[in-house]
Amino acid sequence: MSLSSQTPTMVAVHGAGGRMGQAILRAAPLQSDVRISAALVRPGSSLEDTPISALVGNDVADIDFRASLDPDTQLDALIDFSSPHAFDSAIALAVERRVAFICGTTGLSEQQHVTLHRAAQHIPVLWASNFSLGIALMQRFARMAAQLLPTWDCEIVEMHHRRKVDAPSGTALTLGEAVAAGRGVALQAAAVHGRVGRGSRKAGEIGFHALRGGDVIGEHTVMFVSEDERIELTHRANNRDIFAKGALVGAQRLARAAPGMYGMHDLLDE
Ligand SMILES: NC(=O)C1=CN([C@@H]2O[C@H](COP(=O)(O)OP(=O)(O)OC[C@H]3O[C@@H](n4cnc5c(N)ncnc54)[C@H](OP(=O)(O)O)[C@@H]3O)[C@@H](O)[C@H]2O)C=CC1
Ligand SMILES: O=C(O)C1=N[C@H](C(=O)O)C[C@H](O)C1
Repeated sequence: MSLSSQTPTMVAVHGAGGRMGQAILRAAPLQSDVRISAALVRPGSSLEDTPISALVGNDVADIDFRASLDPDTQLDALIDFSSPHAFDSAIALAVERRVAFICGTTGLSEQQHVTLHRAAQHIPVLWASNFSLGIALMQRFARMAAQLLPTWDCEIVEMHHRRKVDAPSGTALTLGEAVAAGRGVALQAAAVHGRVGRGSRKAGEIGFHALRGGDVIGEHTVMFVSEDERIELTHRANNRDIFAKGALVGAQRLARAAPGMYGMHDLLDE
């Protein structure tokens, strides 16, 4: 996922004060050809009008957190890692400024996914539940295993930090989509969330289980289980830099792309 271009890509970060926002502000100076031109926080946030260096250290862009985008700010791409409540205004801003929208926010509604596709008629849009290289590859492995092992039971287990709001994780659902695609079924028809009160397991179910605790960054396991053996595909994120780097590469790649809906595969396939 490396890339070099002539002029730097100017990027605004929406949700800049959060865990992922801070990871992006820290990762940007290490990424060639990217500049952070705006760091957007919730209106009323205590971070508003304070220098980003005060929160994330000195080696970052010399700008302040802002609650709105200055019309004169140079911009090629907007990266959003915020919340479903803040998503609508973020995508509206990207459409208004006619810049690429790179979004990692999970827990979006069906209507918000429709909004992403509508926006893609006007601007380049990349939404991914997980910006790591490992999960992009794991999707392919999960799809292949599901195709090769159609009768094996599939359960997806994820664990995250105690502050995560949505469950199951966006990544677990994406992995479930990969399994469902491998089996040629609709995820909605096969998905079972938890087992309380459900009785014995039915053939073809794709089970989801969410664990929350401490500061776990993100762990996902897709299990394929037969009477005699079990295959487990596991991914563990050791830090948030892997997501931040993926999003920044996405911003670089999409900044000069045609309008349309893009995915992680567009970052992997050179
Ligand atoms: N796709 C991927 O690879 C990844 C996706 N995620 C997803 O990204 C999202 C954010 O995760 P994380 O950083 O851990 O969460 P945080 O809660 O740490 O950060 C979210 C930030 O968004 C801010 N925010 C809320 N409303 C607005 C607004 N109107 N304008 C600007 N900022 C706003 C919050 O501010 P305040 O606290 O003041 O309300 C907060 O700082 C989640 O949906 C998570 O699941 C996370 C990691 C990787
Ligand atoms: O909220 C998080 O932290 C994460 N969210 C994403 C998800 O919902 O899948 C990606 C990653 O696992 C971290």
